[in-house]
Amino acid sequence: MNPLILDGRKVAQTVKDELKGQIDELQSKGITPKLATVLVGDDEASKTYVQMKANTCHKLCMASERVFLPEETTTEELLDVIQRLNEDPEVHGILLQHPVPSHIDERQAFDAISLDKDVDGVTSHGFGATTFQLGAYPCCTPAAILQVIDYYGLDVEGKHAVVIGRSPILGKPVSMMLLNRNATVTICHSKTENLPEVVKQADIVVAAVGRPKFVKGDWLKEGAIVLDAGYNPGNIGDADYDTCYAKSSAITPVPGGIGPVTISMLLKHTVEAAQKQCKVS
Ligand SMILES: Nc1nc2c(c(=O)[nH]1)N[C@@H](CN(C=O)c1ccc(C(=O)N[C@@H](CCC(=O)O)C(=O)O)cc1)CN2
Repeated sequence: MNPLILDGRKVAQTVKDELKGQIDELQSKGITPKLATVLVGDDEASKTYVQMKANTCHKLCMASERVFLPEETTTEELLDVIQRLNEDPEVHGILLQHPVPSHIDERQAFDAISLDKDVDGVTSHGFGATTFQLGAYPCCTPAAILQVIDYYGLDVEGKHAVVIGRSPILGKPVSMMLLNRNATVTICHSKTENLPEVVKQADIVVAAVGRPKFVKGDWLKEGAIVLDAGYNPGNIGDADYDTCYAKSSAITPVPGGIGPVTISMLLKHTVEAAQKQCKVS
């Protein structure tokens, strides 16, 4: 039987439709939820992603501020920009686009974002609070994966989820979030031995490795669910779609899967941040 195609554009639209009423309510009180994005350097894909975020804000009548900093920006200069945004009462959410140039201390920069404006869930504090379910905003791609799971009513409890990748904004947080949903979670990475054999045991595979078409269909157990969080150049996912399609019971495409939901979750968190900061429930 053909797998269920998990349509991220449809899920994203549902999230955005739900936001409209909340944005209208804020605006009736003179508040426009505002997201600030910070991009350091000239990476073309990153430019596209911050543009997509600004466009989506615009479509939802939210405000956005885009800060572009040159490649040679120092960590200290970036920290000053983040501090300015932390102190700006009109900015409700801050997103520092990953990756930053290698001479910048990305962890220090992420951690400079104040927790109440960390709508991208990238601070160490946010990660800890997400892990312990203390109400922080989770990272947006992991939140998108959970949103797709919930939209389609996929069963997670007691299932074996194999997460391939351990990055701070994807593999690690999604593993904690699946664990919090009572999945049995295995985290795989570049040093994992016999990766195809580990993946073979998975009911749910999260491909978050950053390598195009890395996960092959013959690694999968028949009927596994494939959630592809890859965003490689050319809009190619981390799963080899055609071979995984043939083995899975449900699969996210790239494009049109987790990516669009990621942006809608960012805006959802920004609206929630505006509600909290302005004390509007
Ligand atoms: N600070 C962050 N940096 C990065 C994140 C993040 O969540 N926070 N994620 C990725 C890139 N990313 C958002 O920043 C992102 C990538 C891809 C998509 C997306 O919707 N892709 C589309 C295809 C692209 C297109 O339509 O042109 C899709 O999959 O359908 C959204 C967000 C790295 N950095």
